[in-house]
Amino acid sequence: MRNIKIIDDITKDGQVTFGDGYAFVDDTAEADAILMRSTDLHGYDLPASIRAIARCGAGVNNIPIDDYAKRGVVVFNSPGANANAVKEIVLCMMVLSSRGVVQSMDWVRQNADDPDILTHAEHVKKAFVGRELKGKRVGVIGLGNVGSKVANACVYLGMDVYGYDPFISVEHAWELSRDVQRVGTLEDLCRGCDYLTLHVPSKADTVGMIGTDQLALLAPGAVLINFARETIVDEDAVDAALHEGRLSWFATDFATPKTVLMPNTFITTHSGAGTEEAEANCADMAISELKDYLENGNIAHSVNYPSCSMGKARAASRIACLHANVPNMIGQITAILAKDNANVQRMVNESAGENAYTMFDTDEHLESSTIDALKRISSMYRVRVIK
Ligand SMILES: NC(=O)c1ccc[n+]([C@@H]2O[C@H](COP(=O)([O-])OP(=O)(O)OC[C@H]3O[C@@H](n4cnc5c(N)ncnc54)[C@H](O)[C@@H]3O)[C@@H](O)[C@H]2O)c1
Ligand SMILES: O=C(O)[C@H](O)COP(=O)(O)O
Repeated sequence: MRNIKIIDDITKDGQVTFGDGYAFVDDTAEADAILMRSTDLHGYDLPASIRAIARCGAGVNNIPIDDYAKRGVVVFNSPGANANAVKEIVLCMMVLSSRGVVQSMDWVRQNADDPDILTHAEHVKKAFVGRELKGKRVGVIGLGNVGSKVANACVYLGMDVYGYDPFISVEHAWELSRDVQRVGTLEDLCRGCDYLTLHVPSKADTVGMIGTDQLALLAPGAVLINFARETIVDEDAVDAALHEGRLSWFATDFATPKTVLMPNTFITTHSGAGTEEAEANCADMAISELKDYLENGNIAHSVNYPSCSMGKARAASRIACLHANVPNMIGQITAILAKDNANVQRMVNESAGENAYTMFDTDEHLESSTIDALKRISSMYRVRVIK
């Protein structure tokens, strides 16, 4: 039996199914793996029993992934599984900030007891006249799973679309409409934009990337949309731009002590991924990642270890070694196996940044002394006997 600790509400109805051979536990110290969403794990006392964490969602700035890698804990996310949900709410924010929809609805509610409301609505409607998205310039920062979908949707809406992503993946470059014009600098992207929408992860080079200088380049009365992370924008600069009218609206998914006091804001409750479909997609992807890792040692969509697959564990034994990406690890591993006279059927070694993963199948079970010797290799973070 493998034990799973669930942190956060994974789905609205609470349904999470792993199938036979799995149990849910309350005590994390009894768990093999964690399934979670946005809880901040920095400072969390992670028990040694935990071998893997799957984050249902994209952003992993709430998880100390480098530290966990060095403790032999593989962290997964679910790339793209909630991207459509975010795309739709971003488009919604573009419309809301352009058409006076909310203000017009507010007026109707406030005048609900007016028997002549139909006539009076005709008189007042000019106050809610807005502008169309078609033909307007939109800048999209980050052209990954969400940003590429937003950019393409804006093309279909007839907007003049510009994108900035120095690290765009080949896969997302292929997905991007040829009508999305890619620019090489953040400044060129911001210049003259009527709408600016942010779709980058929160990390050292993106924290505060939208500040006074970038906002000054936007078209007068531009709209800023932040459904990425609160850290990406300099909130004081946004506040000043709103007060001075340089920004007409700020739509954000992050209710912070500062954003809630700003004028002309649409603020949601970190609800970008809040659809039944996105929750189900994220849970399905995260659960299958965890199961394949726990049962077979295979890694897909990890944010701190390389992808690696040897299919189902069918040989007598399968061992996975999580270690630093340094020279002579394979040499040391095979030397120890040779001492045990172990016959390796298949071996795979993959690396990603500072971390590496070596997995092998053997014809017979290894002696426990052999496993202990593997664990004693310097720079070895964890050795798993999967089978
Ligand atoms: N509000 C929500 O509910 C919600 C939902 C999903 C994602 N998000 C946030 O949005 C972010 C993006 O999500 P995604 O699924 O598109 O992730 P993703 O990893 O698919 O895409 C991120 C893109 O940002 C690019 N990028 C990285 N650093 C950059 C930089 N300095 N300048 C420009 N581009 C840069 C990457 O190359 C990548 O293409 C997530 O990390 C998360 O923080 C929020
Ligand atoms: O990074 C993400 O995927 C989003 O911010 C969604 O977070 P949530 O799963 O906590 O809603």
